[in-house]
Amino acid sequence: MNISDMSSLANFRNLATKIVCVGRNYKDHALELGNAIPMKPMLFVKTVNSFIVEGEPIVAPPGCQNLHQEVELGVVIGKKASKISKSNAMDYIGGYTVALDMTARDFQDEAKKAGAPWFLAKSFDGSCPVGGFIPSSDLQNPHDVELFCKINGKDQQRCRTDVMIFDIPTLLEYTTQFFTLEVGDVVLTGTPAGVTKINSGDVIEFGITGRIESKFLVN
Ligand SMILES: O=C(O)/C=C/C(=O)CC(=O)C(=O)O
Ligand SMILES: [Mg+2]
Repeated sequence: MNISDMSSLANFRNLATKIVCVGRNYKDHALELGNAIPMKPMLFVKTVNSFIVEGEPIVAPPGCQNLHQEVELGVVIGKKASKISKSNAMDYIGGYTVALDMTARDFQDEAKKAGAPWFLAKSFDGSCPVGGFIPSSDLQNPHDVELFCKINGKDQQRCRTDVMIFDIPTLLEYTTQFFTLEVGDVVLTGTPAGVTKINSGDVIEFGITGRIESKFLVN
């Protein structure tokens, strides 16, 4: 697929081979969970089975007692990227989305204590409710948008993307030194403060102010 084929890229969920997630990329979120500010990007991965779309419910994984929402700007890759540099990293972006990095916080706390991977906490089926697609040509500056997440109509997260610790070119340069990013892959750029426990029956609305918005129900 060619990067100019934007109509195909709107189906990024069907093209993606992985979702690369950045952790602790907003200072206020790192601090709210008692973590140090990272000196370099911290990465983990979700499988494509974690994608769900509007109309599908958010479901906690078996045994989870503390499911959290994390609203995040998603970068959708438009051109295969390996070992790219910051200077031309934006050329590899086909568009943007917004997603929830659903996190079984109790599983994650257990994993952190044991020094074990976060895979179970972060990549269970349905752990990435995802919204619409904005072609890169329609969003000149992804570092100048506001992310929001409302729970049952009340603001829970609201933050501009200009306060990311590592900006998007830095994240893409760093990531692609280790992993090839394929067309349709999504890089979730981390969440701002305001993560909280999600309960059965909650309605979660999230998006980019004035651009895209999605609504999901929690089972
Ligand atoms: O270190 C922790 O306790 C938790 C970190 C995260 O879940 C990281 C993220 O996914 C994020 O910052 O978006
Ligand atoms: Mg996250």
